Amino acid sequence: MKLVGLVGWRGMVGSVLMQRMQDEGDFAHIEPVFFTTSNPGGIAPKMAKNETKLKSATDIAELSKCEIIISCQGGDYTTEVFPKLRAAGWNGYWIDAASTLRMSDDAVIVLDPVNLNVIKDAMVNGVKNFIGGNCTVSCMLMGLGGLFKNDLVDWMTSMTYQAASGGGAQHMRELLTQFGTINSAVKNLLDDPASAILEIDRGVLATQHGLSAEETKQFGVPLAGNLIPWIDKDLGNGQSKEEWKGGAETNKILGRHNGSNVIPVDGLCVRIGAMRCHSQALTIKLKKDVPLDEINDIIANDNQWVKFVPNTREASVRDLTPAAVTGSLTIPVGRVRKMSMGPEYISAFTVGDQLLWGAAEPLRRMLRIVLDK
Ligand SMILES: NC(=O)C1=CN([C@@H]2O[C@H](COP(=O)(O)OP(=O)(O)OC[C@H]3O[C@@H](n4cnc5c(N)ncnc54)[C@H](OP(=O)(O)O)[C@@H]3O)[C@@H](O)[C@H]2O)C=CC1
Ligand SMILES: N[C@@H](CC(=O)OP(=O)(O)O)C(=O)O
Repeated sequence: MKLVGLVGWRGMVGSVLMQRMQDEGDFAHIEPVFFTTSNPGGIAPKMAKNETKLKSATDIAELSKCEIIISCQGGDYTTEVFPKLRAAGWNGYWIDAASTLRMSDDAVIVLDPVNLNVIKDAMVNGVKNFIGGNCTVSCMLMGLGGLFKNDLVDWMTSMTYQAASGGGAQHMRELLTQFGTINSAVKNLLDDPASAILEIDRGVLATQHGLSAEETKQFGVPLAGNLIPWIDKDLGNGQSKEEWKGGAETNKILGRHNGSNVIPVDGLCVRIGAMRCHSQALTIKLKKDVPLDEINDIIANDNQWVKFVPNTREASVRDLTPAAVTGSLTIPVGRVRKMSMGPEYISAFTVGDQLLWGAAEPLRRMLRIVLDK
């Protein structure tokens, strides 16, 4: 059995990955070795077999014994350890959730229901670095992949509604703390059916403006009852790094990043007060006028996880929400209709659990692809 090193297994993404690996019986096919940056010598989790102690995640010699390493530890860890491992002559498979290596020429962004051909070609050509994509991009392509595979997309805009979890566990906690503080501030008024709504509203606003530095440490401003129209770094050209990833990573996943066949994908990325599902409203300019029924079929039949949601009020409010999707691998796509700009313009709305298809699941599936090769 192949020795598989697991780094970052107890973090938020890592925990979701461990759960999925257990659910799918992946541990039956590997000899896991658990690494840590904080607790070498500690007890490994129950999935450990022969190696029951945690090893240091910076011990290059120990890491080098593994044929495959999966890291959910973060970009700083990858930046520090990955070059040392390769410099030491390690030639194993590196499977990583962090964005650090995504755009490297010797790395493939993995999303096998969309780009298995790109992954397989790369493996034949000796590529050993397989990196999970940006969560927003992966969730979008899981939903709309069919239109890209049929070469129907001329360009696309993606307007996102991204959950707190995209920032990490502390961001999710901060959102809930803010909701609690705001609720407490107006609870007496809320409990009184005769109170004036505008008085409650004033109380909410005053509380949002008065949140302490501790209560806004992660997001910098209130997110509860609010939104934040900027995610990740400022690239200095008006675009955020999250928005740049939409175009760059989509094309790289599709194997289109090298030439004139790049599909323009751009939009505005917005943080909202959802917990762990990213949603996005898409405007797609098709290369030709395709009947709506055909478009619906192409989307619905692309992969087993897409759930086509009829464009009705009832189905949309029931199935196309973060609360409906959280914890599931299903990617609903709905609100598909022709727009008033012309017959080639369609709208769509999709939701995805950003810790599953957005982070852990593509890594888990890449492990199985390497094991099955
Ligand atoms: N958050 C997200 O939505 C997404 C994240 N990613 C990427 O995945 C990587 C990891 O992200 P994420 O899982 O959010 O990071 P976390 O902060 O949850 O975990 C990272 C590491 O922090 C250490 N740690 C310290 N204190 C704790 C604690 N109380 N509980 C658990 N772990 C703790 C652990 O390392 P140790 O055991 O060594 O101490 C853990 O492996 C990042 O590169 C990120 O870019 C990718 C897609 C989405
Ligand atoms: N940037 C994403 C989360 C994330 O981790 O993205 P990436 O894997 O591209 O760094 C968000 O904030 O929602």
